[in-house]
Amino acid sequence: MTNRAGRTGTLNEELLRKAATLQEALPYLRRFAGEVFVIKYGGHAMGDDTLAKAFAENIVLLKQVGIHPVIVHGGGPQIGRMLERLKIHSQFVDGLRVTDRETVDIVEMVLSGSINKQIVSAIQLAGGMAIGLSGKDGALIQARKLTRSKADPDSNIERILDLGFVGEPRHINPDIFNAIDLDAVIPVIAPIGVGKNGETFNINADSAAGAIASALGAAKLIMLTDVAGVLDKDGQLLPVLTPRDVLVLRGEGVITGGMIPKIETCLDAVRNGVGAATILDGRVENVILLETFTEHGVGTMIRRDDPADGEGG
Ligand SMILES: Nc1ncnc2c1ncn2[C@@H]1O[C@H](COP(=O)(O)OP(=O)(O)O)[C@@H](O)[C@H]1O
Ligand SMILES: CC(=O)N[C@@H](CCC(=O)OP(=O)(O)O)C(=O)O
Repeated sequence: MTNRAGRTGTLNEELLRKAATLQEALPYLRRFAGEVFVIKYGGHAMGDDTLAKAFAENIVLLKQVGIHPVIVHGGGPQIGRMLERLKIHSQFVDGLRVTDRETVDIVEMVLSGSINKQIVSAIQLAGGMAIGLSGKDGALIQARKLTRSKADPDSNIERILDLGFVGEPRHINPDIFNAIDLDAVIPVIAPIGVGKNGETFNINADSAAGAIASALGAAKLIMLTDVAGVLDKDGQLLPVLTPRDVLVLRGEGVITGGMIPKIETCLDAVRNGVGAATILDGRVENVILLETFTEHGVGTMIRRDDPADGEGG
């Protein structure tokens, strides 16, 4: 007998596995229909054209099964390359780019200009309807200047570090989401904030995604990056982390650089009522589908201290 897949014999193992996968997905399809997922698409996860296409197709699939994906994107490496071409040097403090006036213009151009529109185009090509926004549009991401303090290693005195035009979300204005039809549209948001006097702020994309997830009461905050998740000192994946675990890992110097704002954001999000926050490897094709529709998920899930109340899906 030849089945419709053109194979002879009884249904082969591959087809049976596919059926089992679809069956496994069913409870999640029911559970997440109508829910908002905020997906942070990091600059390192953007990779090549094949990955970008798979990302867009995953997002459109989520939409087609009734989930409302909201994309917040980064673009750190792309900003870095543009600054290099322009011979502008930038340095980082705790994973945040110190941003002077000249740099903030480049950041805005790269994020709201080229990267935002590339993602919009990829989603359109995959059959979705995407609208590109910056945090300035509809005053979506209202921001204030972010300051950091660091203890001087010699004197142990706390010193305030000026990061320039680096902002933190002060308020997410949901008006724009009410003005667009979220049932039809997939918003793609660049992490640019607007200050009280109309100033432009460079916001870490993780923080922007977390604030938007909290404001929308998202069921999931998914962070796509370029590692399997949070790794321990031996490079092994840590599947679940609580605030206590994070404190220990930071103290041991295991969590550094760009992972710091990512983890802090995930912790804030689950404390603010987001169902689950996960850090995933965006270099793996279909990782969003694996995380959403399989029993064990992938990557690292961040949850609140009490094991009874932080668990997501
Ligand atoms: N404990 C850790 N586990 C995994 N990655 C870590 C850890 N500590 C620091 N990192 C670094 O964090 C990076 C991810 O942050 P970042 O470069 O800002 O990514 P993105 O551009 O996706 O936001 C990893 O590539 C890795 O170099
Ligand atoms: C303040 C700050 O650091 N802003 C980031 C914004 C982009 C970003 O966060 O991109 P990734 O998610 O790809 O790292 C920057 O200038 O690189």
